[in-house]
Amino acid sequence: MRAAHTEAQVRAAEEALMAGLPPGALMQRAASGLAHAVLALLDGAYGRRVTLLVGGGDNGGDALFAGALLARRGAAVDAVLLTESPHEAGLAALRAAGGRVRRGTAAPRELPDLVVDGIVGIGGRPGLRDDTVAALEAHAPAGSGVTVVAVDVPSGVEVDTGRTPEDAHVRADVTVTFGTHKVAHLVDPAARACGVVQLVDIGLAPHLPAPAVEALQAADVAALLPRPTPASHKYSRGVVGVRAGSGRYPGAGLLAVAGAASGLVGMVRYVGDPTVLDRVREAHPEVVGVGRVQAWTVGSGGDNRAGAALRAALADEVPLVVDAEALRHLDAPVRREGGEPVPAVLTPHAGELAALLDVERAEVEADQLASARRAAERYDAVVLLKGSHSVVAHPDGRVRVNTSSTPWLATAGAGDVLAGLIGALLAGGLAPYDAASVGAWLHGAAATYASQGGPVVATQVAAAIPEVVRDLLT
Ligand SMILES: NC(=O)C1=CN([C@@H]2O[C@H](COP(=O)(O)OP(=O)(O)OC[C@H]3O[C@@H](n4cnc5c(N)ncnc54)[C@H](OP(=O)(O)O)[C@@H]3O)[C@@H](O)[C@H]2O)[C@@H](O)CC1
Ligand SMILES: Nc1ncnc2c1ncn2[C@@H]1O[C@H](COP(=O)(O)OP(=O)(O)O)[C@@H](O)[C@H]1O
Ligand SMILES: [K+]
Repeated sequence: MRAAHTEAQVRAAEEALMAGLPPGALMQRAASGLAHAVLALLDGAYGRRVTLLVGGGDNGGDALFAGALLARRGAAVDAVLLTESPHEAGLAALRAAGGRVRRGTAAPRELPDLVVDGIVGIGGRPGLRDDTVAALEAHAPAGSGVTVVAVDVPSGVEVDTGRTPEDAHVRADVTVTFGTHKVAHLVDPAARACGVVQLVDIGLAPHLPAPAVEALQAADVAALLPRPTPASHKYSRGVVGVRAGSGRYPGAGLLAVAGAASGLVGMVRYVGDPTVLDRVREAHPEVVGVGRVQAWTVGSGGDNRAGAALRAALADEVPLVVDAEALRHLDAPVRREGGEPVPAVLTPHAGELAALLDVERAEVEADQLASARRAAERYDAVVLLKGSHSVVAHPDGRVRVNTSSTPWLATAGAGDVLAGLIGALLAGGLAPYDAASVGAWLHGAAATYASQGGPVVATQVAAAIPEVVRDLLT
């Protein structure tokens, strides 16, 4: 599991760890990890040019000590001070190692190979001052190819929410972070500003509480997957029912079935438009019609009958996935007719979540973590906000973020496949929170596998799911 913590959680853990260490020890660990990451990126130090952008806190201290180490190895290191009060010991170390120090935002005669963003870390307020933006543009102009390495977090993003409320923030190629991931490393749009995130172990782990946000890794998914035993039969493995597709969107029914029919349950039933049923049977001869199910997927590619399909699914005493058109017919909180709670996963994209919350789409896109949490609480259901780092929020406040995907997955019908897949995982016995986060992981991994760095369509994503599961289990 990849764990991400908040600023307050990190500071409390740091205090506990520091109590047993000499002063400055943690910064030395952080700086050494940072310097080694830079050495690996530059493939050495001698003859390489590195510029440090240095703010007034410990984030600047990390950059200065790392710069000292790089200068001792033979790199030409320049520090640009963006503060009146830089970390004193760090500055002295850099000077003693032969590093140069200057102020101001003037462009250098020659661009460096790499810029280290030590402007602010977890203590930073969102946004950057104008002089800082100017210094950044002078040393790493957009499109120049200068590698940007953020220390701990890209300066200017909001660390605990993943928001980027000010347009001015660093866009890093690599972020080197310490002790644990921060929320901004996982949650978009801040996560997109991090580039590749590298974690340096500074001994914080024993002092950290339960994470604020987590991201499943392959081993976690493998441990959660439903799998057959010698005693299994098709009914004991679970049966998923799909009520999706319509005369207008027959393909969505086929794709939801394709996601459900990836072999993770014993049987798939399709209930819906007769013309879609004929095409489903042609494409998936193993799919059957009306009967008992252990979970429903409802709404993908639905028409004006999606409300009736949702009510029919809710009337069954089983968990369900509510997608697309069916989301428009949901009341908050999600309940059966008698008022009983229902184990449910809602799978909106940003526009659909905006409608569920009665806000603008841009608001959801800007504040994905809080929006998903708010919807989960209001609807008393697990909410999966689809996007490049999909957010899975539990009504009790827990959140998982999915990082297995590829931008090639942004393709029509991909969401239908996901809805069917999560329905199958529910039918296989997973709790809604696990079904949603395991489903998102498998779906993203299947897209990555099918894509191999190139284009994919939703049909190929569904077809790749068994291959991904096989890789996980063997
Ligand atoms: N905790 C740990 O486990 C470890 C922490 N470590 C490191 O310490 C970092 C945290 O350091 P920190 O607490 O000194 O805060 P930091 O992020 O440098 O920022 C505060 C300074 O920035 C300023 N400032 C604020 N916003 C600004 C803005 N938008 N634009 C411009 N300036 C702004 C603010 O000054 P102010 O403006 O408030 O006067 C203040 O001077 C952490 O991220 C990691 O790198 C590692 O060494 C070891 C393990
Ligand atoms: N930039 C992106 N990177 C990775 N995955 C993405 C990106 N944009 C969208 N996705 C994924 O693609 C799928 C799109 O689903 P959705 O918007 O419902 O499309 P459709 O309704 O056409 O099926 C979701 O699983 C979403 O998480
Ligand atoms: K930084």
